[in-house]
Amino acid sequence: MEKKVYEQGIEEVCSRYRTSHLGLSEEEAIKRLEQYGPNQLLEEKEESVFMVFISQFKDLLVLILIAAAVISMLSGHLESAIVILVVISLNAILGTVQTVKARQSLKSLKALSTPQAKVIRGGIKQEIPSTELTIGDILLLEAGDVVSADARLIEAYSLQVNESSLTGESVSVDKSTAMIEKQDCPLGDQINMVFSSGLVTYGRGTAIVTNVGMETEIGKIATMMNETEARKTPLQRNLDNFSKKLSFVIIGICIFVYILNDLQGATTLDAMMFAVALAVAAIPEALASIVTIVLAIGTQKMAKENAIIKNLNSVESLGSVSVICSDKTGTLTQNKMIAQQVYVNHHLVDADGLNPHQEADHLLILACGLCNDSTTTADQRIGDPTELALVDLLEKYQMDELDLRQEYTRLSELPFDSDRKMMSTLQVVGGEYTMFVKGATDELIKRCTSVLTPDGIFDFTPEQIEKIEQTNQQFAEQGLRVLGFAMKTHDDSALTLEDEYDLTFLGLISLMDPPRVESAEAVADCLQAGIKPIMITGDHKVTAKSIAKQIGIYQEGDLVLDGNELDAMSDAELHEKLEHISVYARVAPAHKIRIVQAWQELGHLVAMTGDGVNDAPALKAADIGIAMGITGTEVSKDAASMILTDDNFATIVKAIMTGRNVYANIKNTIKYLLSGNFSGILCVLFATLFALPVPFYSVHLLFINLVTDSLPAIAIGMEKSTRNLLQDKPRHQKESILDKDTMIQIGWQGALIAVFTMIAYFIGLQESHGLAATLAFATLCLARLFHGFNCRGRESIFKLGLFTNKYSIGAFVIGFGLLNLILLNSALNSLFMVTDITLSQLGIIYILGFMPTLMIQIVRLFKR
Ligand SMILES: Nc1ncnc2c1ncn2[C@@H]1O[C@H](COP(=O)(O)OP(=O)(O)OP(=O)(O)O)[C@@H](O)[C@H]1O
Ligand SMILES: [Ca+2]
Repeated sequence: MEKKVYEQGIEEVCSRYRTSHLGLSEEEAIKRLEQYGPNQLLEEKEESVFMVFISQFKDLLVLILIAAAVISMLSGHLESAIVILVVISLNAILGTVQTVKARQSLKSLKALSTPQAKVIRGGIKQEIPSTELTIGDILLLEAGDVVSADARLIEAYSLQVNESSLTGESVSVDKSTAMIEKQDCPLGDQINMVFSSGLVTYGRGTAIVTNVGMETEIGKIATMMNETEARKTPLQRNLDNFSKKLSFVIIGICIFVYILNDLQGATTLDAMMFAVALAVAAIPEALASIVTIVLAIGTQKMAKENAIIKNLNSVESLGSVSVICSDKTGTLTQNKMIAQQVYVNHHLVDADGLNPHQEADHLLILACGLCNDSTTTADQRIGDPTELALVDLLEKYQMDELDLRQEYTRLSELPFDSDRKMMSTLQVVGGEYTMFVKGATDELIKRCTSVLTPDGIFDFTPEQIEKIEQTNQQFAEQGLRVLGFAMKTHDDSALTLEDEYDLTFLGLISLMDPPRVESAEAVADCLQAGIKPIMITGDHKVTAKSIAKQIGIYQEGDLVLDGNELDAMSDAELHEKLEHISVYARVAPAHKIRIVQAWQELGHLVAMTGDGVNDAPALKAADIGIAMGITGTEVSKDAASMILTDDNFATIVKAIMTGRNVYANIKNTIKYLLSGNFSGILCVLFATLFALPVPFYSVHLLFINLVTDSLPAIAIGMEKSTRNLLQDKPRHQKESILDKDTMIQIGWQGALIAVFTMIAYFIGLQESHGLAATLAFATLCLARLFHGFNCRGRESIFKLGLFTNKYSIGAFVIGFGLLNLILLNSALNSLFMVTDITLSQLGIIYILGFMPTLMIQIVRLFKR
C-alpha cells in the first residue's frame, strides 16, 4: 500500500510531487494548473431564478392582491382582474431582477477580495491568487494567513495553525516537519501537514502543496458555504414587520369598509369593490424592492470609493457609527517607510552614512537583511513596509537581501508578534551561531545587558541606556518610528523564547512614515460629523502622539495612554476618562477589544480597523470591523465586515457619509411612498363615510402604486449627499426609521394630496361618476409625481436645486407622459377605466395636481 504523505520524509515528498525547494517553474505550474484545475471549492447550488420568482408570491401583501383580483373577477370586472394580475407579475419580475442583481453584486464584491497566497516558483518568492495554487507548489505561510490548500510542511518555526473548521478543535495545533510513522493517523494529529481552511495563528512555515480544490480534506466534507446569500438587514426586517402589521390593519379596515357599505345598502359586490380598492391603495407594494435596490446601489458606490462591504447590513449601520478606532501605520500614515537616521557606536549618522568596515556598523547592516522576511524583486515588493525599508537600506551599501540570506542561511527564528513586538533569527556569522534581534526599542532595551562598540563588547552603563532612550525619544518626537537592533552568540542551532535575553545592543534605526495627505481633512470631517476618531497603535507613545497631533486626532488636553497604563486602569476609571483618550500606544491586540467594549457600553456604535491575525476578535466585537485590503492578513479580512482596498482612513469616513446618505435616501423614499398611499386611503375612507361612489378603481391605484410611484421613489434613492450630512449627529442605532417627525410629515402631506384629489372628484361628480373617478385618479397620480420633488430632502426645492438630481426630472417626465397617454389614448381609456376628458378638464387636473407641492414648498420657504 502506498504510504501517506505524512509518513514520508521531506526528500520523498519532494520527489513524489516532482518539486524542490526552488518550487515549480512557471511553465510547469501553468501545465499543472490546467491538469488539476483551479484551487477552489465548488459553490453550493444557489436557488434558481424560477424559484426566486415563485418566492415573490409568498408575501402576504401579494396574497391580498391576488384575493382582490379574484373578487374583481367575481364581480364581473374582468379587465380589473387581468390588470391586477399583470401588475402583480410585473412586481414579481421586479423583485426577481432585484434579488438576482443583489446576488450578482455581492458575488462580484467577493471576487474583489479573493485571498492571495505566497509561493516560491522558479526560486522566486511571489504572491498569486490562491485559486492558482497547484500541486507541488512551495507554499509560504506566516501568521495571519489562511491555508488555501492541503500541504506537507518542510519548514516550521513556532508554527501554529487553527484547524477548527476542519476538526472542530478550537485550540491551535503546534506544527512540525517530522515524519509520522503511524498508519491511519487522524487529521488532527497529522502535525506535519497543513490543511485548506486552517488559520495560521503564529509563526512561519513552508510547505509542499499536495492537494487542491475539491480533493482537499475540506473539499471532501464541504462545498463552499453559500456566503453570497443576501441576509436581510435590520431595516429590511423592520420594514417586513411593518408591512405585516400594515396588512392586518388593512384587512381590518377593509372589513370595516365592507360592513359600512353593506349597511348603507350597497350590493355585496360593490361593497367588495370598495374594500378591494382600499386594499390596493394602502399596500406599498414597491417598498421592499426599492429599499433593497437603494442599499445595493449604496454598496456599489462604496466599492467604487474603495470600501468593500461584505453584507448589506453594514451599509445601514455605517450611518450610525459614532467612534472610529483606527490603526496608525498605513491607515493614517502612508506606510511608505524610509530609513532616516541611525544610532550606532553612540553616534547619530544618516542612513547612508554607516561605515561597513566598522564591526558594529557591519553587523547592523547584516541584521537589517537577515532578521527580515521581506523581499524586493524587479516587479514585486513583498512584505512588511517596516522591513522593506530595511531592505532598501541595504541597497545603499550595494547589498542584496537574497544574496545575504543565501550566504548566511537562516537556521532558526522566533517570528515577530505584536505582543512581544520583536523577532529573532539565527545564522552562522564569522564561524559562530549568531542571533540577531530587532524590535520596539523599549522592549528590546529591557533585554539587553551589554553594548557593542569599536573597542569590543561592554556591559551597559546607566549613562549609555539613558543616551539610547534619549535618542529614541528624540526620534519619536519627530513622529519617526524607531527599531532597535541587538545580537548574541549562541551555542546551538535552535532558538527558543528563553534566548531573547542577555542581548548585546547594536543600534537604532529611525524610519519616517509621514501622515497621508487626506488624513487631516478626514479627521476634521469626523469631528464635524460628531464622530470621535481614535488612534490605536502598536507604535511608541511619543511617535503616536506626534502623528496624532499633526492630523488633528490629538488635541490639547487629550490623554495619551499606553498598553501598560490601560492595564492598570479599572473599568470604572476607563469609563470616566474614555472620552478624553484620543491615542492608545504600544497596545496589544487584546487591548483593542477592551476599548471597543468600553465605548459600546457608553452606547456608541464603534468602527475598528485591524490588520493582524490577533485583531480578528476585536474586528468581530466592533459594530463595523474594518480590514486592510493591501496589508491586512487573510484572517482579519475574514473577520471584518468591510475591507478597505486602499487601506486609507479617509475611505472609512467617506463610507460612513455614504452610509448616512443611503439611510437618509431610504427614509425619504419611505416617506414618499407612505404619504402617497395615505392620501389614497383617506380618499377612499372619506367616500365610504359619506356614502359616495368609489373614487378610484383598483386599476387606477395599482397603476399609481406600481408604475408612476416607483419612478420618483427610485430617483429619491439616487439622491446625492450634500455637505449637510456632515452636520448631523450620528443617528441613534435604535431610532426607528418611522420616527415621529416622519409620521407627521406623512400625515399632513398625505392629507393635503387627498384634499385636492377630492376637489377634483367633486368637480367630476357634477357630471358623472365615471368622470369623477377619472379626475380623481389623474389628480392623485399627478400630485404624487410632483410630490417626488418634495421628498428629495427636507429643504425647499430651490435650496436642493431642481436639476441636481436628474433622475427625479426623468422620473417625473416619464410618469407624466404615461399619465397623459392613458388619459388621451382611447384604446388605453377603456383598459384603465377612464372616460374622455376635455382640454379644460385636463387643465383642472394639472392645476389641482400641482397645488399640494406648491403649498408644501411655500411652507418650507417660510419655515426658516
Ligand atoms: N517586522 C518587525 N520586526 C521587529 N519589530 C517590529 C516589526 N514590525 C513592527 N515592529 C515593532 O513592533 C512595534 C509594534 O508593531 P505593530 O505591528 O503591533 O504596530 P504598528 O504597525 O507599529 O502600528 P499600528 O498598530 O498602528 O499598525 C512597532 O512599533 C515596532 O517597533
Ligand atoms: Ca499593525
